[in-house]
Amino acid sequence: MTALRLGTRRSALAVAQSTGVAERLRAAGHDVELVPIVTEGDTSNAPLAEIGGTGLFASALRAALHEGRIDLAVHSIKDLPTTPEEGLVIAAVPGREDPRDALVARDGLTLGELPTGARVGTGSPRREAQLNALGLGLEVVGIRGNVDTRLGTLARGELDAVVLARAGLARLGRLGEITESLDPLQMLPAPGQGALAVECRADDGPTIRVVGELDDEDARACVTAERSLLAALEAGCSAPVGALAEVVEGLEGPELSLRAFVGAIDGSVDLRRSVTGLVADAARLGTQLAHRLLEDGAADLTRPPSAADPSAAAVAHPSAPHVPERIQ
Ligand SMILES: NCc1[nH]cc(CCC(=O)O)c1CC(=O)O
Repeated sequence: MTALRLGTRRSALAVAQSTGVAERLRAAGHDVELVPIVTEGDTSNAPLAEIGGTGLFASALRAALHEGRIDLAVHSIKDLPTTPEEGLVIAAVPGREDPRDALVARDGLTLGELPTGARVGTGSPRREAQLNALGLGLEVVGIRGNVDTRLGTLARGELDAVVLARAGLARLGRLGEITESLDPLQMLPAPGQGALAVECRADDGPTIRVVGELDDEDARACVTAERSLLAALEAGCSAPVGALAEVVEGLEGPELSLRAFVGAIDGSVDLRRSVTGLVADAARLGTQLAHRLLEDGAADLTRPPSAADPSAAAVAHPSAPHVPERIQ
């Protein structure tokens, strides 16, 4: 059999992810060749929302798949839009890394030890909203770029701390720099964080079967729940939405527990809700939790004002003063 062509972006994180998947396929006896693909997300430092937002990293890989230049592509699921891509399938969601966010702070400090006014770097509205909701008086500073660039701002003394996905640091062998893995009670990760998607052409049965060997049932169920929540919220890519599903041992066997956060960037609204149910109902649980959040006001927080129905806007703020809310 000819080698499977695995398309990868050139960033250190993408190469680490792709290499990991290639190694697992080789260990199962398959021949795999890495094919470098350049995307606009890798070459521009403009804010993500400006250059196309979610899906930007995926689009060049997807074009290569559609054109038959490659047979499979590895994506960070959190960078994939929730709408399925016509003609392609996610043939595997491999075992997930620890999905938590991680703090890398100067002098080994934890979040609670950072002084008031400490400068914490993140480019993520979700992280910004949750940091602000903690009420620690931290100053959130927008940063972008790859993991190396973001850690560099700390090394150069421009910031006191940065928040990153633990999974990215794990894949780059930099877990040692973490000063605190953030508890999801404080910081819910992005839907899909820490999980990969291996995508193939829908009509390529042989590759789908080979890649399918890497699929992890629990990881797929958790990601399905988190992404169905995100889809049902109809949130834009820059919306402050966190979600984490876990398969836990319930009284009558395994259960899926799903927690979610929707908030205001400035921390003045902090909606947290959760649901548990059957693992087999993952998609439905996500939708159900999204509807509960929407009933409780999430639409105002996640949808860009232009998308809102103006007649709905009139009833969107029934009680005049903006009451800060904190629900655990
Ligand atoms: N937004 C970029 C991105 N996409 C995936 C990861 C890390 C790996 C993952 O979450 O699967 C990162 C870096 C980060 O958020 O710190």
